[in-house]
Amino acid sequence: MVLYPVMRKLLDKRVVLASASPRRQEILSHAGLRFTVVPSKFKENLSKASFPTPYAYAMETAKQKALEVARRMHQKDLRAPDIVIGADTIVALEGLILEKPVDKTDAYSMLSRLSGKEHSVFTGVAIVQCSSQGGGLDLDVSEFYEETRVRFSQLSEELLWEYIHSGEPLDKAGGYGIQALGGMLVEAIHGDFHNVVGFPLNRFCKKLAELYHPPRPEDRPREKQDSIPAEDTFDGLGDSEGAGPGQGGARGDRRRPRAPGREHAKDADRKPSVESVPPTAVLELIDGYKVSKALFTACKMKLFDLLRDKGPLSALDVARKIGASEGGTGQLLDVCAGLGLLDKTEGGYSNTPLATLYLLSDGEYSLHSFIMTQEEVSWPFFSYLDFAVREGTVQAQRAMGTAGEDHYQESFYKNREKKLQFMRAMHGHTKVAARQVATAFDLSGFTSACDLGGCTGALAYELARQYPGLKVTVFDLPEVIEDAVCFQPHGPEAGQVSFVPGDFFQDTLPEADLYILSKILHNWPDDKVHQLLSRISRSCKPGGGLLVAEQLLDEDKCRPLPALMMSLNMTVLFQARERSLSEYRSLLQAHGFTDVRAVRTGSTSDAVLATRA
Ligand SMILES: Cc1cn([C@H]2C[C@H](O)[C@@H](COP(=O)(O)OP(=O)(O)OP(=O)(O)O)O2)c(=O)[nH]c1=O
Repeated sequence: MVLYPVMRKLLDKRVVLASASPRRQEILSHAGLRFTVVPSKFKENLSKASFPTPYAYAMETAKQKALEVARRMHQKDLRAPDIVIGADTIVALEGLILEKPVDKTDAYSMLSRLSGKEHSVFTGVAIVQCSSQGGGLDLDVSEFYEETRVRFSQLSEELLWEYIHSGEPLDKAGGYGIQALGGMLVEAIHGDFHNVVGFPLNRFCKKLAELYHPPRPEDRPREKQDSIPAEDTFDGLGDSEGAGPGQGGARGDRRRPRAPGREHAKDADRKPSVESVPPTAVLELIDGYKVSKALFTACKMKLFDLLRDKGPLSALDVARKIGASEGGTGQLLDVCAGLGLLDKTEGGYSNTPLATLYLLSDGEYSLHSFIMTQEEVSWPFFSYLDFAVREGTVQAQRAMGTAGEDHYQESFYKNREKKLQFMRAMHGHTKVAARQVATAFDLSGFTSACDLGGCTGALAYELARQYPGLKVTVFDLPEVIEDAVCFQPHGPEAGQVSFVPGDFFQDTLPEADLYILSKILHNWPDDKVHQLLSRISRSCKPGGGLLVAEQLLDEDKCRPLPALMMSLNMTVLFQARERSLSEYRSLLQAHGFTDVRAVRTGSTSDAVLATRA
């Protein structure tokens, strides 16, 4: 009701929607807005790395879409519309920006990343008010964004491919459409539904109210056309209608695209302010260690096991059962609920599916022991990150009170319980990605494989499940092999897997068509990596394969965030690191492997396959 007068104010204005999205057209026409559609020709290729946040990128793209249309229409008619609306929708997950998939493989990679997780959908919107005076064009840009949190169910491969083959993902950010078949993938949504579909109607109406009933309209600065755009944001727009440099537009202005906020287009030279660059992202970073510690503590106290067995429970019940304070326990449980790990109802706290799948100490895909190793090992090492950075050395002495190359193994193999905890940690971390790694390539041409440092056989069993004709040897240290039996599954795949004790730096490697290095290369400094690859290269017959399972860094080494963090972890613990595909390519080529290919799984391991020349 309140908003209708605002819409009515636009009835006598020439409104243009700079978007080809049928969803945006539908949302706005249902809201009673009258407008013309002029799809933008702006190429959506701004450098994502140059933006501090995903929504900053979406807002800038929205703005450039709208500005391109405003300028093009002004050039063509010498009369720009009164208002041009641009929008851009992106999906953001763990620091990664997902736009429309380029093909079905890309859609698969996006959807499998989103599976079982919560992500954000951001739509950036730009409202450009135009006025043409004496042949010139004044542009006044207002921008905003809206965030909606969407949680996906765990998606089976079958459902995923069936959905991809429906054709729906291809023209949609993140590869899904919540308004149609994609709605079936969504477990929960927090925020404006329309925002996910491409246009945050509610915020848009509020913004219009703000613009058309402004407290001090005379305060709004206006800008002349020649201050934007930055030339490199208009690359390739040189068609006859284009408003590129030298066409009365930017006049050779070579500024980089600006890191945006909710600024006026004129503000290119203005210093960032808390309004244009809000501190949210920094505040979230500050809290990162508290979030990790809350998770570690809940796991250490086995709260998720307790709630599985006895839940739902009140804070008081939990506190009594674990012998802790009621106040502290209540706070921790509430934080876990806030993090999406627990559901809180009148009946008490209970596990969410996320906690059930990954945080129970004995679940099939349990990350509980992995989390405990983060608490017990990575946490103390990261406390000395500044020393590690300054000195460029492993801080084992400070963090663990032990020096020497083998500090990690020493700490885990010193007693059986610690060793089993470490093996469970590796097992869980490998298992959550095992199927994606095993199926990343068609490995059915191989008849024998050897997983070097294959620990509990988590990947070996999955390979055996996927390829019934494959025999897999797990080669690992004798102290690991002696307890690997604890992890043997009950299915027929157990018969395809055997265990051989040995040290891959010293002993003869078992013969195999395919060698596997899963989470091994990131453990060792470069000289050891070369030593190991050279030994494998000598054992591998021509035409044989090498499958490397590690988290791949992007070529600019700034993403994805989990790979980046794992890389830092490896540096701090071992003076080792994660690598990009081109780094793996040169490493493997240097040891006689060719045809190096990669598949990003979006999970704890990506897959790289190479062939021995
Ligand atoms: C996540 C999601 C996105 N989408 C759509 C909205 C947008 O149309 C599209 C994201 O791509 P955009 O680049 O934002 O928009 P577009 O290319 O469709 O149109 P234009 O650039 O001309 O404005 O994804 C859905 O329809 N449903 C969804 O659930």
